[in-house]
Amino acid sequence: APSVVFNVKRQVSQLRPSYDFIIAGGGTTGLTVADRLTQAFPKKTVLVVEYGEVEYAPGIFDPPLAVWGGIGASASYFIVQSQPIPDVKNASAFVLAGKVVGGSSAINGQFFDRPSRYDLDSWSSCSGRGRPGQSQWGWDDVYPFFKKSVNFTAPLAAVAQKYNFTWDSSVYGPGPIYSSFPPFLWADHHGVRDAWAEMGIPPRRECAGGDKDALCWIPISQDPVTARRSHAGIGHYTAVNASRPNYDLLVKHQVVRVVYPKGPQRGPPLVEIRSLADSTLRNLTAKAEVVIAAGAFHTPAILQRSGFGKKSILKDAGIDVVVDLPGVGSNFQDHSGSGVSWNYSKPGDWYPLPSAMADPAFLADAVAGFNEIPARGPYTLANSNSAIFVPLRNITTTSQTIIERIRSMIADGSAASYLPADYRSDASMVAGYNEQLSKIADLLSNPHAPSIESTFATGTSLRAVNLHPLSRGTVRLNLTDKLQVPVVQYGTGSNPVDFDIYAAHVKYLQRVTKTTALKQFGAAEVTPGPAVQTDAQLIEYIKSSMVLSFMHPCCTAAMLPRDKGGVVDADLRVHGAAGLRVADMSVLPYLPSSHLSSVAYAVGEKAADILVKTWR
Ligand SMILES: Cc1cc2nc3c(=O)[nH]c(=O)nc-3n(C[C@H](O)[C@H](O)[C@H](O)COP(=O)(O)OP(=O)(O)OC[C@H]3O[C@@H](n4cnc5c(N)ncnc54)[C@H](O)[C@@H]3O)c2cc1C
Repeated sequence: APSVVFNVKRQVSQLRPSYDFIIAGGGTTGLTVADRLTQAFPKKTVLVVEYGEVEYAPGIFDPPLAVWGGIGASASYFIVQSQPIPDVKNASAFVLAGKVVGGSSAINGQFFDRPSRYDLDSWSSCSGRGRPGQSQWGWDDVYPFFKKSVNFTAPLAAVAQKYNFTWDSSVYGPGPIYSSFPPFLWADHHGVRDAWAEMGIPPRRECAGGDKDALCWIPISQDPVTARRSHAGIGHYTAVNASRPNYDLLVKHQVVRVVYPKGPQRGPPLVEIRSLADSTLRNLTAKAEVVIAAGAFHTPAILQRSGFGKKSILKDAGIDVVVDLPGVGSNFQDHSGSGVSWNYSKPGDWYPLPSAMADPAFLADAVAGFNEIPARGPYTLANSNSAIFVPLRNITTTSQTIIERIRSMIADGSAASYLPADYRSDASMVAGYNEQLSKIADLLSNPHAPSIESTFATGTSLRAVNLHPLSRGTVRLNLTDKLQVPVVQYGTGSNPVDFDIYAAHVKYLQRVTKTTALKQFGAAEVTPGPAVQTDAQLIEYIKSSMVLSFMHPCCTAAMLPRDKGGVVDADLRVHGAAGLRVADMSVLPYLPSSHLSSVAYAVGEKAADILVKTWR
C-alpha cells in the first residue's frame, strides 16, 4: 500500500499557472509517461489530472478473499454495463475500469504476460512502418520498452523446485513494476498442466521474450517479498514523487475536453477540467503538449466531447466538429470466450484446494502467512500462473477454411456489412477493417502466433480466450449526461466467423478431459456435455455461456493511418490536431495475444521516449 503520498493536489488553487505537459488520466499508461517525462526533464513541469483518488489497492486475492468482491462498494472503479449484444442473445457485458491513481493496474487480475512478437509486427505493418521519421512499433522496436518497464525476482530455489517454475531473467529489466511468482500454488495445479502437455502443447521456459506458442508459466504483478500488488500508482508515482518537484498530480478532477481556441492546427489545446467536489469548470494551460491517457472507454469520450469523431455522431450529441475522425470510439474490442467444465469421480488426494479456506485454522494461518515477511500461503496468489497459447492450425483441422472465409469476405466486399451500422459506408473505416481482417488472417495462418489462450489456477473448468476477435463495437457519449461513463456497444459475434473460432476453441478444450492425466481421476465433461452434439448446438451453448469481457477494452483511438480509420499516427499524435497525443490501450489497432497491463506499461515507456526525443 502506498504509505506516504507526497504532494497530491486536490484543488486547482494548488496548481501552477501553467505546465509543460498535461496528462489526462493517472492510470497505467499515463503515470508511466509522467514518471519518465519528469525524470528526463527536471526543468519541465508535468501535471496529471486523475478522476479517482490515491487509494489502497488490494491484490486480486488478498484477505478477506474478495476477488473483485464487493463490486459496487468500491470507489476505485468505473462499472460499465454494456448495451444488449444482439448476436449473443442480447446479453450484456459487465466490465470494470480503474478509477484510482494507478488506473486499471490497481484493480486488475495481476496476470503479467506479454504479447507475441507477431502481434507487434502485425500492428507495425499497418500503422505506418516505413514512413520516414515516424516511430516504429514492431517487436524489435517495442521489446526494449517491455523490458525497461518491469523487474523480475526469481522465486526461491525451494519454491521453484516444488512447482517446477521456469523463467529467463534476461527478458526483464530494471523497471519499477514488479513481476514475480507466488510462493504457493493450489495442489491440483499440475493436473491440468499435465493434461495440456499430453495434448502436445510444448512447455516453454519463458513466454515473455516474444515467443509464446506454448504451455507457459506466467508471473504476476506483485512485490515478491510482501506479496502486495505492484501497480503504476506505486511504481510510477509514490515511489518517485518525493524527489520530483516538477511532478504534480491533481486528483478527484475529470478532464472534460480539450479546447482549441485558434483551431486544431494551433496547439497545444487548453484542458478543461471539472472538480468532482463542486463541478467547477477550469481551463488549464499546457505549453508543450497534452496527452490523453484515460483508458479505452474514457479517452474516446474526452475526444468526442472535444469535437473529434464522426460528424453525424457528434451532431446527434450537439457537439461542433473540430476534426472529423470517424475512428474515435469505433473499432472497440475486448477478449471473450466460452469454455468447458468437468467433474472428477475419483478425485486425487489433493490438499490444499480452495475449499480448505473454509477450515478456520487453515484460514487463520493463511491470513497470518500473508502478513509475514516474506509473505507465504494462499493469499500470495493472484488470478493464475499457468496458461496455454496455441496457434489455430494446432487447434483445429478447419483452420484453413476459417482463414479462407476471412479472406473471401475481404475480397468480395462483404466484410464491411459486419461493422457497426454507422461505419459500413465510411470508406476509411471499411478500408481499415479490411486491412485489420487481412492482418488477423495472417496471424491465424502463422504457425507460431497463438489464437487461443486458456489459463488455470485450480478447479474443474477452463475458459478459452479468443485472442484475435474479428467483431467490432462502439463507445459513444451518454446523451443523457455526456460527463458520465459512455455507452458501450459490444459487437461480440457480429462477424460470424468469430463463432467458428469460438467453436474450434471449445472443441479443443474438450480434449482436456479425455487425457490420461485427467482420466485417471475419472474426469467427465459437464459442459458443453453430452447433449451438445451438433455445431449448431455448440454455438447455442457458446452464446449462453460466454464470458463477454476479460476486461481488456481497447482500440477506440487506433494507431492507424487516417484513411484507414485511424485516430493517432505512429507517433501517437491525434490526426489533424497539434500538440495532442493519446497514450493508453485505446491506441492498439487490434487485440494482442496477451492481457493488457504489460502492453500499457510498454506503450507508456515508448510514448515517453517519443516525447523525450521531441522535446530534448
Ligand atoms: C478488472 C480488470 C482485470 C484485469 N486483469 C488483467 C490482468 O490480470 N492482467 C493484465 O495484464 N491486464 C488485466 N487487465 C487489463 C489492464 O489492467 C488494462 O488494460 C490496463 O491497465 C489499461 O491501462 P490504460 O492506461 O489504458 O488505462 P487505465 O489504467 O484504466 O487508466 C485510465 C485512468 O484514467 C482515469 N480517467 C478516466 N477518465 C478520466 C477523465 N475524464 N479525467 C481524468 N481521469 C480520467 C481513470 O480513473 C484511470 O485512472 C484488467 C483490467 C481490469 C479492469
